[in-house]
Amino acid sequence: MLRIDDLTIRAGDAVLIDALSLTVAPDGITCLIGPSGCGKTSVIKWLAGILDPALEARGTATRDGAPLNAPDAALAYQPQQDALFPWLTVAENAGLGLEMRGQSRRAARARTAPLFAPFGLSGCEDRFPSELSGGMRQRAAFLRTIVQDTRFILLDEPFSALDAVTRLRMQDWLCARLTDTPRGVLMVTHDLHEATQMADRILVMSARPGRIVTDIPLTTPRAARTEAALADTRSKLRTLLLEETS
Ligand SMILES: Nc1ncnc2c1ncn2[C@@H]1O[C@H](COP(=O)(O)OP(=O)(O)OP(=O)(O)O)[C@@H](O)[C@H]1O
Repeated sequence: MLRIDDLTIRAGDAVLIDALSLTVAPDGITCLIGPSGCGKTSVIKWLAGILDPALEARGTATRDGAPLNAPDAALAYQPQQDALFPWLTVAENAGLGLEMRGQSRRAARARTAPLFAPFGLSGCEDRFPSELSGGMRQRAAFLRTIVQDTRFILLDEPFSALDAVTRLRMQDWLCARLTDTPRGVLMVTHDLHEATQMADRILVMSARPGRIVTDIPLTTPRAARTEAALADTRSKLRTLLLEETS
């Protein structure tokens, strides 16, 4: 279990996050949604240990009951968009997270190579990111994140740059990968449809200063999440978000 208690983030006199507490289960998707600017990215960056040092953050984070000192080796962070380095090949990009964790380039290559086929990237190893479609780049970024074998993954709007069809495919694809290999995922999204299709739990943040105002478990199996089955939850979320932005 990943846990944040009483996180407050300030920018000078302005309070961005106000005594926010949340938990992330070790084997499911927890979605964090909220009005634009409420601080979703700041929470996830703080957990990842990359919050702008100009911001003042106070609060505690624990993993399995022990203090979490970010950057924590059990957490992988994937920023908004795919964030691949354009001057590296797809294989070099895919292995970068492992190299940053101390593995040699050769070991990283050996570890990532078998994953190109299941990630739909066979034959792309020596191409550059600019030669791939948006969906392929996103899969390469997921490969780089997931191959690090961390127990927890922090995803900041991972599908926001994709077109609607690729986005739906990638959502299904990621859920399937997480069913194969369960991880604890904290995912920021703006998209109610995405949150209700993918999440095991949705945490709704208030407008700035951000804190958690609602915690909604989604118990319907993903395969049974039809429009009708999700209508009430979506309507409740829409109302909450409209209230927060009014
Ligand atoms: N380095 C910074 N200095 C000052 N204010 C900042 C800084 N970084 C973020 N902010 C402010 O903190 C607030 C929260 O920003 P953050 O990006 O975390 O929100 P968000 O909910 O992820 O936004 P969005 O949904 O639009 O991506 C915003 O009002 C933003 O302007």
